[in-house]
Amino acid sequence: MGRGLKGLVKKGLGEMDFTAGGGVINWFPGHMAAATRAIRQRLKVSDLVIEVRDSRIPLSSANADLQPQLLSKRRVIALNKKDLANPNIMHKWVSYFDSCKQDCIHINSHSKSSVQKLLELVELKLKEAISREPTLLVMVVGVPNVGKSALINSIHQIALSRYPAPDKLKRATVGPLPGVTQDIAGYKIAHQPSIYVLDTPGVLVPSIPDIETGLKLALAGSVKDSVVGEERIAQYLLAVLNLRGTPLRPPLEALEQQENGRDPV
Ligand SMILES: Nc1nc2c(ncn2[C@@H]2O[C@H](COP(=O)(O)OP(=O)(O)OP(=O)(O)O)[C@@H](O)[C@H]2O)c(=O)[nH]1
Repeated sequence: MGRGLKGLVKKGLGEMDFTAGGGVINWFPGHMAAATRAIRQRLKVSDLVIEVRDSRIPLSSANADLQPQLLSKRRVIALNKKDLANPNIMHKWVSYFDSCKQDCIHINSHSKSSVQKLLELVELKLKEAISREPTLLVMVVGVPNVGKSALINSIHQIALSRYPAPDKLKRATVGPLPGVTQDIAGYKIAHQPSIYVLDTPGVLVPSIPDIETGLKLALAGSVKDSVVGEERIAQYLLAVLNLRGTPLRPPLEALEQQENGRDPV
């Protein structure tokens, strides 16, 4: 985000007295604490993590609390919803993650070919482990609404097309795993060795670090609008659109063309 927008947001939102504690949003639905604990346990036994983030907000859609643990794992960051992201900016994020020595790939979870490319990267990263281990676990993690279920569904479709019936794998249960009491549901995407992809619920951090991150997460649908406030979201969105010069209505010329019975060009 440009400096201008940062200033605008600060000016506009700084006066809003967002929280007494300096802008930190303290918000955490109870079920997420339990889910986060379960994810931490499962991360210990996973061989690779696909961390799904939103292509439009690749930093704000990271779960900061899980980052230390994720950093110590084989990880691929899947920047999802690339069809909604600005194509002129996407390559900059790839360069950014490259400079952090972090594998990342932009995907559209609804596109099988896009998800296929992600799986190729996953299998490449697992290459060394593949020769040693009989079973490998790949976990999909991410904040709410980034598209984990959509991704898992596409993975399932790809898995089904890889296996001839009746070896097609339905939703499989893997476990119990050490230290994990619940079974883990997942899909098998390969055998010899068996590779299972495991789904997890979307979890966020107990405290969203600042108002702007909260606003971005709300706009991306990862937190409820009411957490940050509808009015603030509208103001922020308008500030972003104004600053970028995004037209809120079609240019006059296009309207005139439509009136004359022609498609706007
Ligand atoms: N345009 C677009 N929409 C997507 C994509 N992936 C997911 N979606 C949509 O985003 C919304 C949320 O997707 P889900 O797969 O339910 O997200 P989730 O991460 O599983 O959400 P939680 O279960 O809340 O953690 C749905 O409306 C999906 O159709 C994508 O690549 N592009």
